[in-house]
Amino acid sequence: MTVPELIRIVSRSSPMALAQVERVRAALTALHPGLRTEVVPVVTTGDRWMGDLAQVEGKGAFTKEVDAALLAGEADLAVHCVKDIPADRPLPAGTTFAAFLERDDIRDALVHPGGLTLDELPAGTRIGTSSVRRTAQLAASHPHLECVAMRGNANRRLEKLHAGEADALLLAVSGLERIGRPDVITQVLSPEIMCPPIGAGVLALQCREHDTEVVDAVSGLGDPDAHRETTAERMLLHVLQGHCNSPIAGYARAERNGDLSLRAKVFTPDGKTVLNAHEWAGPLDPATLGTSVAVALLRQGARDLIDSIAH
Ligand SMILES: NCc1[nH]cc(CCC(=O)O)c1CC(=O)O
Repeated sequence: MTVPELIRIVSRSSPMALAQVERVRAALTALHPGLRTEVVPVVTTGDRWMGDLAQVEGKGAFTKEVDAALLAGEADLAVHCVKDIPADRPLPAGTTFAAFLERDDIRDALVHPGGLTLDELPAGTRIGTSSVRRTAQLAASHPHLECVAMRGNANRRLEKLHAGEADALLLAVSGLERIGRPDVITQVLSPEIMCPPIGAGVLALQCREHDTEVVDAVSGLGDPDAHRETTAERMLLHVLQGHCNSPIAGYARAERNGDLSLRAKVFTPDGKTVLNAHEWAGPLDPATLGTSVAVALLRQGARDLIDSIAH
């Protein structure tokens, strides 16, 4: 294998995204000691726009400009949160996933400056989140709490919380760890209470398809379990034709005995209807498991729930 001299890494420029890039740079340098890396930060539509994502062509709002830089040859490697990569359409033509990194915590966390847990929050507490997935599940489990729209990267949301725009936040544990703020977590929510999004906690390394030098150089960072779990989850989302504003949650888990399970839920925005499916792969490959669970949800009426949300 010929290792390139330099790999230019493109990413969003939020603190979380830059921390992710530093992790990839460190891992690449450990794997190939002579290799140099450079960071190419870009600002995406999703970073600029603070309104409803559905209004700015929500699909790919956090990935479009990053993928464009990769395809234009301004960078050789893109680092994405899998959670932010659309699954209802193929990856941009000419690009491919070279690796999925070992998975971080998939759970969401409550951030409440007063230190209360979700069950202790008084009626009317304002939870800052614009996520349909979080809003629907909270409406089902804690209907006395109020969700208020809040967007922006995790650091910005913490600032908005302290400025009084909300009383508490729901954020991904992995994201808070990446920005070095796990200290603000008051409660980690189990997946039963707050089912995570597809691709939670997984970073994807994306390359130009024919750039075999770079693909080969970075593929050694891939984690087999993250690959199987992500493949099952993204196929589920693909078959459901879920979009960035979909009330869909789910996660696959590679068990120690080698079997793979996939659980997924589809909600109405008010959380009053919850479709639920859980299957084991057994002899099925991860993508077929994803298809099977998606079909189980479609049989329960998932199409209407997903299509009723503007996108
Ligand atoms: N939508 C922003 C985003 N994209 C990925 C993560 C978390 C990290 C991950 O799951 O990889 C976050 C922040 C959040 O939801 O709190």
